[in-house]
Amino acid sequence: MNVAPGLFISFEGIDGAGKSTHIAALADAFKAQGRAVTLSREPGGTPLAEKLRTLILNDVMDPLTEALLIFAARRDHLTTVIAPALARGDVVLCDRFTDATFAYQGGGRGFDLEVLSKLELWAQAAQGLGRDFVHELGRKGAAPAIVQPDLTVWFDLAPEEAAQRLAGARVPDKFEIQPVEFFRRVARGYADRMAQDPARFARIDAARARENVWHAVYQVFAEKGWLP
Ligand SMILES: Nc1ncnc2c1ncn2[C@@H]1O[C@H](COP(=O)(O)OP(=O)(O)OP(=O)(O)O)[C@@H](O)[C@H]1O
Ligand SMILES: Cc1cn([C@H]2C[C@H](O)[C@@H](COP(=O)(O)O)O2)c(=O)[nH]c1=O
Repeated sequence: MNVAPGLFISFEGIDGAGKSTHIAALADAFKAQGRAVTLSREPGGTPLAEKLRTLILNDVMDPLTEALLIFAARRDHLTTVIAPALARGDVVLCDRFTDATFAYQGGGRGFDLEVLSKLELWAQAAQGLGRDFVHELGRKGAAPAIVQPDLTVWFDLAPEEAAQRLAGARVPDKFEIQPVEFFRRVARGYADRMAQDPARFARIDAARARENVWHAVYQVFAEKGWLP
């Protein structure tokens, strides 16, 4: 049995909010404590889910098709990467997870939140993820019916500033070309998700200089006793 239980941490925010900048540094900080780290992202994280990512980020499709592909990619990611890593006792650092679906598809696109909630129940059902994984979940308390991150770090940044940070940085995908108003709705989607489960979230004011954001992020992990 692993000494420390697995930790599942997701990072969220609108495009350009600064998540990726800090995830690699957190991975190093956990490794320095002797923890095994699994770094991943959504949509993606497995060969199948990365193929779906290419479709999701580039092809025009109706909102239900988009939601179904996102949750299909998530189930594959969960069964083949996340659950086995947590069962081994790894720290899983995931660039986006289901809150992004509620924020982008629910908030940004205005897709039916009840349908998303049903898909969440199906795709993230702990049942079927293996005995080792369920045992590992149980070490942290009563095993929940669905898998959710232990902590979600939300990088909150005004859409205008995020757009400025991304300007000219890379070829924009189908989401990144959306107008500022889309990202305002995405941000409201994140705020609504946080209001529904505040204990799971840490909101970071991402408008500050990089080192100040890093300090705030690190502080969250230190306060939980996960980093010194
Ligand atoms: N605090 C900061 N101040 C100014 N620029 C920043 C800050 N943090 C990150 N950046 C820059 O902003 C851009 C976007 O950062 P990053 O790629 O980390 O965002 P992201 O949230 O991962 O975006 P995406 O989800 O779209 O990949 C990068 O060019 C990065 O160097
Ligand atoms: C998980 C997830 C992601 N998206 C969107 C959000 C971003 O625009 C892209 C992913 O790009 P990144 O550079 O890796 O951040 O996909 C979404 O719309 N719904 C989701 O569930």
